[in-house]
Order: sequence, then structure tokens, then C-alpha cells
Amino acid sequence: MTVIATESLSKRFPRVTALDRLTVGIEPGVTGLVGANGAGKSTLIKILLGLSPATEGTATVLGLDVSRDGSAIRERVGYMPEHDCLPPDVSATEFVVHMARMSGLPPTAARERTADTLRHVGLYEERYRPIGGYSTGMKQRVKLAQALVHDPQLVFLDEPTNGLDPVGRDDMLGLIRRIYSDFGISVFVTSHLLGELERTSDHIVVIDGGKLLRSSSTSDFTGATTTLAVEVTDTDATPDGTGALRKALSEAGLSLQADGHVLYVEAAGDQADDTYDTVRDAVAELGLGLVRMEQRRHRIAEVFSDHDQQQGGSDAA
Ligand SMILES: Nc1ncnc2c1ncn2[C@@H]1O[C@H](COP(=O)(O)OP(=O)(O)OP(=O)(O)O)[C@@H](O)[C@H]1O
Repeated sequence: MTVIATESLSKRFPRVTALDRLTVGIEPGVTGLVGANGAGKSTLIKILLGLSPATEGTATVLGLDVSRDGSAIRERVGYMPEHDCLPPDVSATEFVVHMARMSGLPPTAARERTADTLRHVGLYEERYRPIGGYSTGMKQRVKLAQALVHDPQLVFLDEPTNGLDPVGRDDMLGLIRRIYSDFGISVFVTSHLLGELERTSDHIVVIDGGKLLRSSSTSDFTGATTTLAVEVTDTDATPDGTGALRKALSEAGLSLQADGHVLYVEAAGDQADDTYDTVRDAVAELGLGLVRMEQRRHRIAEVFSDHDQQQGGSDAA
């Protein structure tokens, strides 16, 4: 089943086109929407929630039409907004129970679901303290809890790692991953940071200036290359282990490049197994320690820079 589908979706403000004929289909799972500030991410979420009308085109969420069925969509979907929107004087429990009641849960179910959800996001101990005294990370967790409390089929998370330190970011990304793996709730999460979506999402949609740049599975983005990354330790006998290995592999006829302590060795086609053996034997012969030998993977940032270069090339032509 397609969770989200848009067809030539556009949103024009008087001075700016926030979405420009966006056509995309999203399946169940964790999907990352990546784009720079102003790319149109929040605008898309607001249209998908039925909160803001599109200028042109159509969109469905869980098979429901955004232009007609906004309230039915919002019953089935959770939303974690980007900006701080929490009342400072109430506790996490009071706030999340209130949001659960607003979503139509009866009082007892609202209390039970609130306790479960706050436990899931790691706020159980602090749940009776006023939100005003919470750290940014705790506030983000309250926003996540209120998006999950009514047991939606899908959640929209708008920049959930905003303002978090590296540890808080990792924790939040782990929580997001578990929303789908533990509860089967599909996730549509936005970020301007490529690396975090690469780790968290099954599928990635990239937009820029409201236009679709690419939509594909994360493994397609980061697909393994035919290059082998090799890193070795130095020894007393061979103080420049990388240099010695580089020389030995060149002499063995392999094509390679060095980047700091990492050697990138071409291992394409039928010769790939032989290349692995040659590297292994050379490392053993030099008496070096092998830190890693693995297929190098693309990083999403490289896919972007390739794309930029292609764009630049065609513009110039
Ligand atoms: N209500 C509005 N009126 C006029 N322009 C708007 C409005 N909302 C958004 N825009 C413009 O539409 C473009 C896309 O904004 P949007 O908030 O969707 O981007 P975003 O990708 O979510 O970025 P950010 O992460 O900075 O929020 C921006 O140029 C923004 O200034």
C-alpha cells in the first residue's frame, strides 16, 4: 500500500514557489525527506495534513484525499512540528493526556497510552515536572510523544533532531527507527542533515527549491562501489605501513589511490576475489595489522555532489 502519493503538487506563495510539480510515492517504512532550509519540507507536510491547500495537483495520505479528508487524515496521522510549541506551565503527562483526549481517546485510555508513550520516549521519570524546566532534548521527546499517543498509522516528524547535541541526536534517531520496527507505524521524517537520514531511513526523497531531485531506497543512494577501502597499522619494522602497502600493491599491478591512512583499491569484475587475496597477502608479508578491508560505500553527500556536477555540466552546455 502506498502511504503517501502526490501528483504534480505545487504550492505558490505570492513571492515564492514552495513546491513545484512534485510527484512522489511513498511506501510503508521510514522515509527521510531531505532538503536545505526553504526547500519546501514543512510546506509539503502541512499540505499532506490537510492544513494548507495546494495551488495545483493532488495528494493522498493513507489513501485519503488531502483536499477533502483533512480531519480523517489527522485522526490517523501523528505530527511533530518543527518549532517549540509546548506550554511551559503544565507537565508532560498533562499535556500528552490533553493531546490524546483531543484525538478522541476516552479518559482512561488517554492516561494509559500517555504513560506508555512517555516511557517509550524515555521521559517516564520526569513526567510530572513542568515542561518549562525541560532541556531541548526532553522537549523534543514530549513533541514526539504527543505525535504517537493516539496510535497513528503514520507520523510526520519535522526536523526532530533540531537543536540537539550529538548524543541527543543519536538517541532521537534510535527512537525514530523503533517507531517503525517496534510498532509498525510508518515515519516521514525531515532533515537538512544528510547523514542522519542515511542511518535512519529505508527510503530517501530529496527536494530542492520545491522540486523533486531524487526518490529512491537508501541502499540505492549509498550502494556499494567496486572500490575496496584498506587501512593498516604501522609497526616498528615498517613505520609507514600505508606507504609500504601502497608500494607493494602497485608493484602487484593493482590500481589504487591513497587518502590519508586509507588506501582505495579498485576491485572490479572477475578479478575482485584475486584483489582481496593480493591485499591480504601483501599485508601479511609486510607484517602489518589490518584495521579494515571493506567495500567502500557511497555516502549521500557524494551522490549530491555528483548530481550537482551533472547539473552544472548540463547548465553550462
Ligand atoms: N505562509 C507562507 N507565506 C509565504 N511564503 C512562505 C510561507 N510558508 C513558507 N513560505 C516559503 O516557502 C518556501 C519553503 O518553505 P518551507 O518552510 O516549506 O521550507 P523547509 O524546507 O521546511 O525549510 P525550513 O527547514 O527552513 O523550515 C520558503 O521560501 C518559505 O519562505
